[in-house]
Formats: sequence, C-alpha cells, structure tokens
Amino acid sequence: MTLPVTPLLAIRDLHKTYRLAHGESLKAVDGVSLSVMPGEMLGLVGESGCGKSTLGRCMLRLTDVSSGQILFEGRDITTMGERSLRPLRPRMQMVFQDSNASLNPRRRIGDLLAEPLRVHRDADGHRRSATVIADRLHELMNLVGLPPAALDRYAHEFSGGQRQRINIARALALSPRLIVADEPVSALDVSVQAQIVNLFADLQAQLGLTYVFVAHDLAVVRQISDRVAVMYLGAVVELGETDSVLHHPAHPYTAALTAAIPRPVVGGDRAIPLRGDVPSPISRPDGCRFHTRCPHARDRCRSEEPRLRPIRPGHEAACHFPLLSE
Ligand SMILES: Nc1ncnc2c1ncn2[C@@H]1O[C@H](COP(=O)(O)OP(=O)(O)OP(=O)(O)O)[C@@H](O)[C@H]1O
Repeated sequence: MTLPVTPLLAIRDLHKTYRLAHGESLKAVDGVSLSVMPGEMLGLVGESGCGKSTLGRCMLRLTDVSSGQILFEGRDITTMGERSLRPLRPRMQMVFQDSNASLNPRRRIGDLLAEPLRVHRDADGHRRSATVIADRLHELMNLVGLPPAALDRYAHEFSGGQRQRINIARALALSPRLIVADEPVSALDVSVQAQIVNLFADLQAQLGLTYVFVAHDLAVVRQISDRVAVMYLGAVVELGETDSVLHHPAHPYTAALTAAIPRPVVGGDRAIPLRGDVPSPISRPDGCRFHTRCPHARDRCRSEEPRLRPIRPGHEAACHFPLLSE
C-alpha cells in the first residue's frame, strides 16, 4: 500500500484583496485552491495583472492574505506572525525577475550571499562559523555555475544572466525546499533564458527542489513544468498536467494563450486570438470572469460562475462549455 504524500504547499480558497482609495477594493487573488507536491514544478501562467505575483507572494507569506488557508509542510501558516514564520523562512524562498535593484551594488557578492547564512541559524540551531560560511559560498557558486572569484566582485560587473545566477544562489543559500520563481527569465535575452531555465531544471534534479514557476511565457513554462495553473482575473481557470493543458486546452482562455506558442500538433480551431483587454479586477464581470472576451460565451456564462471541475484525469477547467479534444 502506498501512503498518501502530503503536499509541500496547499492553498485553499485563498483571497487577497487590496483596499484602494475611495473605498474601492481590488480582488487580486479571488478564491484560489491548489496543491504543490514535493519535487514538483508547477507553472503559473496568465496575462499581466491576473494575480500571479500576488499569489506567489501570498504562498510564501511575504504578504498577508485576506482569507483562505495556506499549509506549508502540513502546517497552517495563514496567519502566522513573523516570529513564528522565521524558522520556516529558510525552507521557502523567492527568486524575482532580475533587475539592477535586486542586488545591493555597494556590497561584494560574497557578502550578499553570506548574509542569510549569518542571520539564520543552521538546522541544529547553531550559528555558522566563518569557515562553514566560506565553504557554503563556494558550494553555491559551484551549484549555479559561477567561478569562486565572483564572490569578490560587485553586481554591476556581471551580465543579466550571471546576476540571475547570483539571485538563485542567494535563494539556495539556506537549502530551501520550495522556491517561488517570479518571472525569473523574463528580463533576459532568449539564449540566456534557455541557460537559466536549464539551471532551474538541473538544480531541481540535483537538490530535489519544488518550484512554483511564474511566467507569462508559455513556451518557457511548457519546457520546465510538470503541471500548469492558468490564472485569469485572480482565479485559476485551468489546472493540470502540462501537456494536457497546453496541447489540449479545455478553457477558451488557455486556448487563446496557447495560440501564441508554436506547436508541432496544431489544434487550429482552438487557436483563437485574445480580443479586448482584461477587465478591471475592481469590478469583475458576473458569471464566468472570462465571458466578456470569450468567443463561445452563452447566457449561462453571463450569470453563473463556473467552478474548476475534472475534464480528464489530471486536468480541470472552470468552464461551462469546455473545448473537447479529439
Ligand atoms: N500593492 C498593491 N496595491 C494595489 N493593487 C495591487 C498591488 N499589487 C498588485 N496590485 C494589483 O493586483 C492585480 C494583480 O497584480 P499582480 O502583480 O499580482 O499580477 P501579475 O499577474 O503578477 O502581473 P504582472 O505579470 O504584470 O506582474 C493587478 O490589478 C495589480 O494592479
């Protein structure tokens, strides 16, 4: 008998509402439930503004959530204060899109990477000695494919791809289990993107990491993810195994997104372009949140909100009239 595996991360009916001026509220995350299994790579995709970054930040409790539940390693962290979160912080890390601002320009890379190792105690509750830290820094450089000499240099001396390797090394310093990578390759040239995506994949295999990989580029997500969650206006509208979701999308929104990626198998009839803009999350449409842009919308879609439901094994979509694959 195989025992059920506990998800590394499970979120249930998560909401994050920003209060704006004039009493308005913006539902950035609007009732998301999903689980991430140990060792899994979950891609999170959707157009700009659909709530991917906010969801990623909520998952790691880098921001407070409005309601719902977040379980990390089976523990409820939804409302934990920073003091209680502190011992968990090393195990969950975020990698952001590279920007010049992400690494302090006045400090050497070695110093930047040593900081989390000095601040957090090791697994046995001990402070790390200078020798242990120095060894770990060399190990980290090796893991991300940079020479040890990089430790003595400053951020501006590196290319975008190298700086992203440094950001990844910083996230790895405390041996996390979960990494939420928020658009980690979007700012890079295409050829460099591939190298960094490969690095993420190598590190996953080597260290048994679990990732939530946020990206708007479906080609990148297709390459790296085991499963994909597609977000639209704060909600997950399609969720499932990568090949099933991206090659046989059931939700018209996913079908429109996939129209932009080159596919060896063409589902031409489903490759509809996206029309119009995403409606404001301050006043989202009634019924199906996608109906204002959906070429297949009917009366029911304008009044009744569809819930995620199984389409085929390992694949769910929130659509009253899912596209059926051949
Ligand atoms: N601090 C904030 N205060 C108010 N609104 C916010 C805040 N942060 C994000 N938003 C809004 O929440 C919604 C979701 O934003 P979010 O950045 O999570 O989306 P995203 O899918 O990651 O987009 P992008 O790819 O552009 O970062 C957007 O409408 C955004 O304007």
